[in-house]
Amino acid sequence: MALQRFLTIGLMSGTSMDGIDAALIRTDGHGQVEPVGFTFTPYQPAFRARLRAVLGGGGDVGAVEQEVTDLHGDAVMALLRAHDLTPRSIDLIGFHGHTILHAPDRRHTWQIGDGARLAAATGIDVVHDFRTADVKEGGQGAPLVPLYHQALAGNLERPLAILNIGGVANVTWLGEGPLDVVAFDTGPGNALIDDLVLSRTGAAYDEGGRIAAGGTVDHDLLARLLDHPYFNAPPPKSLDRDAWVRLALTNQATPDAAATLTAFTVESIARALDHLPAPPRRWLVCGGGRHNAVLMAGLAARLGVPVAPVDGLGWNGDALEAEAFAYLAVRSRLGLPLSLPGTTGVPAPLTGGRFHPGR
Ligand SMILES: Nc1ncnc2c1ncn2[C@@H]1O[C@H](COP(=O)(O)OP(=O)(O)OP(=O)(O)O)[C@@H](O)[C@H]1O
Ligand SMILES: CC(=O)N[C@H]1[C@@H]2OC[C@@H](O2)[C@@H](O)[C@@H]1O[C@H](C)C(=O)O
Repeated sequence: MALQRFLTIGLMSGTSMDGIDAALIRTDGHGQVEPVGFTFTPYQPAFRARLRAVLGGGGDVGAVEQEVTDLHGDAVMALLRAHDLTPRSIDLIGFHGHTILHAPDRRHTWQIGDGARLAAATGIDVVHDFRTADVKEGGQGAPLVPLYHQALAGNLERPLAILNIGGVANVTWLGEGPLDVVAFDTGPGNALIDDLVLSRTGAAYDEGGRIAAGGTVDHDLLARLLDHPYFNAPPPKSLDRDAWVRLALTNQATPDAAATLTAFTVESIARALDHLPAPPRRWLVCGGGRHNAVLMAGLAARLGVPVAPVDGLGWNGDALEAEAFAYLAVRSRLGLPLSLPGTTGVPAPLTGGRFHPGR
C-alpha cells in the first residue's frame, strides 16, 4: 500500500541572518521526497540588527521572538501566493526558528520562534523545536539535515559527501547502508567572512569571492586559526555561530583578511576528511557559500575529487535546509527518527519536535 504523502512547508532562518527560506515539498517522510517550490523573504537591516542583539540569549528575546514568528507567517503567505495555494491545501509546517544559542555540552540549544502563534496565524499544523529532544538525550542537536540528504540522494553512488556552506559549514557523509551516515559541523562557513566584509565595507557578503580573490593568504595566521582543538576532535560535534567571534584581524588589509578567512573555511572543510569513514567519491555543495568562486576553487584544489554545486542534479542549493525541516516535520508526526548516533551522537535513533495544531 502506498504511504500517505504530505504537502509540507519548511521554514529556516539560518545563521547568516539574511532572511527566511520557505520551501514546499511533497513527501511520505520516508524515501519519497519531491521539492515543489521555494521562496526567500529577506530580513530588513533593522530587524537583522535586533536579531543579532539577542544572539546568546540576552536582551528582549520575547519581543524578537514574536517578530520572528510573524515574519515567518508572512513568509508562509508569500510562498502560498507564489504557488497559488491556500492554507487549507497544506498539511503541515516545519518551523525551525532562529538559533540564538547552541551549547549542547550543557544540554542546551535555543531556537526562538513561537509554534503556537504561527499555527494560529496560518491555520496550519506546525511542528517546531526540533533540536531540544536530541540535546536532552546527550546528542549535539545538530546537524539535522542528514536524513533529508539521505532521502534526496536515493541511489547516487557512495560514499558521497553533501556539504552545506551557510554561516557555519556542515557535512553529511553517506555510505552504503541506511545507518551508514556520519555528519558534523566542519567549522566556519561564511559567517566570519560576512562579519569582516560588513564591518569593513558595509556589504553583507563577499560577492562571488571577489574581495578574497584580490588578497593574499596569511599562512601564519591561517595555521594559528587551524590550531584549534575543534578540528582534531572526532564527531559528533557542532558549533555555535559565534564560536570564533573574537577573531582579531585588525592588522590585515581587507582583501588579505578575506582571503585568509576564506582559506580557513576551505582548510577546515578539508580537515573533515580526517573524520570520515572513507574518502567520498565526490562532494555536492549547497548553501550560499557555493556562490563564492574562491571558496569553491579552494575546495576543488584541496579535496582532490569532483566538487560541484548540488544544482547540477536538479536540486535547489538554496532550499535544501528549509526542505529538510519540512521532511523532518512529517517524520516527527510519524514518530520516526530525526537523528542517529552517526549524525548527532544521540545514543539511539531519536524522534523530536513539538506539535501545535492549526485548526
Ligand atoms: N553571490 C554570493 N557570493 C558570495 N557569497 C554568497 C553569495 N550569495 C550568498 N552568499 C553567502 O551565503 C550566505 C548565506 O548562505 P545560507 O543562506 O546558506 O546560510 P544560512 O542558511 O543562513 O546559514 P546556516 O546554514 O549556517 O544556517 C551569505 O551570508 C553569504 O555569505
Ligand atoms: C544549532 C544550529 O542551528 N545549527 C545549524 C547551523 O547552521 C549550519 C550548521 O550550524 C548546522 O549544524 C545547523 O543547521 C542545519 C540546518 C542542520 O541542523 O542540519
